[in-house]
Amino acid sequence: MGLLVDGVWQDQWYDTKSTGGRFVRKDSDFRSWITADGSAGPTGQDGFKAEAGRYHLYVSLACPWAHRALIMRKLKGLEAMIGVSTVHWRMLDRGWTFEEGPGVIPDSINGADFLHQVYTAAKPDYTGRVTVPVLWDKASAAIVNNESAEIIRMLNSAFDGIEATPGDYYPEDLRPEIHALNALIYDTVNNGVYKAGFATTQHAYEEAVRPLFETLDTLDRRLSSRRYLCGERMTEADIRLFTTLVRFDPVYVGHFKCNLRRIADYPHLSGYLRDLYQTAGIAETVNMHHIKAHYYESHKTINPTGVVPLGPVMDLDAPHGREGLIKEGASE
Ligand SMILES: N[C@@H](CCC(=O)N[C@@H](CS)C(=O)NCC(=O)O)C(=O)O
Repeated sequence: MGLLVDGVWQDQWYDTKSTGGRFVRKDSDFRSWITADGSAGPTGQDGFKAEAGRYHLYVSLACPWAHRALIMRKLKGLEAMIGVSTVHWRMLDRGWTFEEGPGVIPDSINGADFLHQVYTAAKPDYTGRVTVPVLWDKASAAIVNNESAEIIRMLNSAFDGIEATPGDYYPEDLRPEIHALNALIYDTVNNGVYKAGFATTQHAYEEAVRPLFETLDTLDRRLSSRRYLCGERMTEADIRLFTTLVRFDPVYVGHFKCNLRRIADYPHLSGYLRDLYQTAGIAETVNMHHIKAHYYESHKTINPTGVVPLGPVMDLDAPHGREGLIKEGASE
């Protein structure tokens, strides 16, 4: 674990001393957009035109943020248009690497051994964290964007005019609801598990865990009458929640101490997790080996031995029984 300072790699764990033991996530740095016509998007100065074969995604199969991008790429049928490189699951003093291993796809674009070399290829004096996902533009040798929330939104629609699979996961009429869900779920669940796991004081830990389970309780009730978070249509809010839920019982319960309840204990959230997992294309994006081995082998401050637990036994292919919930629920 480390970061780049003026383009030079430095090995450093997250600093929580100055924030009362709290893990505070930094904003992503590259914030431009791919758009249908190449006009600038909502953030960043440059617009990048949607073209088949022009872009490349750097991901980790372990990472819930990168996983969002992989799912959207799959659902929108963009595999042939946007290539992928997959880092090794173990992230230690050199950060993400392309060391050989099952499921690792080397960097065919920049020939990097370490992901930080991709960042310095785009910006030689870059200062900041070296995170996945990274959306790379081969035409200008630039990083378009390294913020998953924005990457999935551009993949949702930018390629629609050049034969992406139809499907809108950010429909206009549901946007206010999607924004509200995203805000709550990002803070208390997606990032909440990290705040709990990386906390270095009891107070900071409890401050993250309580709201996390309050939100899960609320979502479980909500999903008792709705197939998806916004009703009968799957949206980006579901994709964003899914990548945390699928890691919850195998990793966050034990490794991050998010153990008041398991997803398996929630009647509706557990069925919802299986329903999303069984949605065409999604299971292929889930690699449990990368997921478990990454967290347990990489975070030596939390798990110094690097021993990876064998359990839990999970059957994500078991029937979910949610087909009947096709009409929007009347109330929570
Ligand atoms: N806000 C970013 C967060 C990405 C992120 O933090 N990715 C993690 C992996 S799960 C990472 O690469 N961490 C490396 C580091 O922080 O040095 C996003 O959603 O894209």
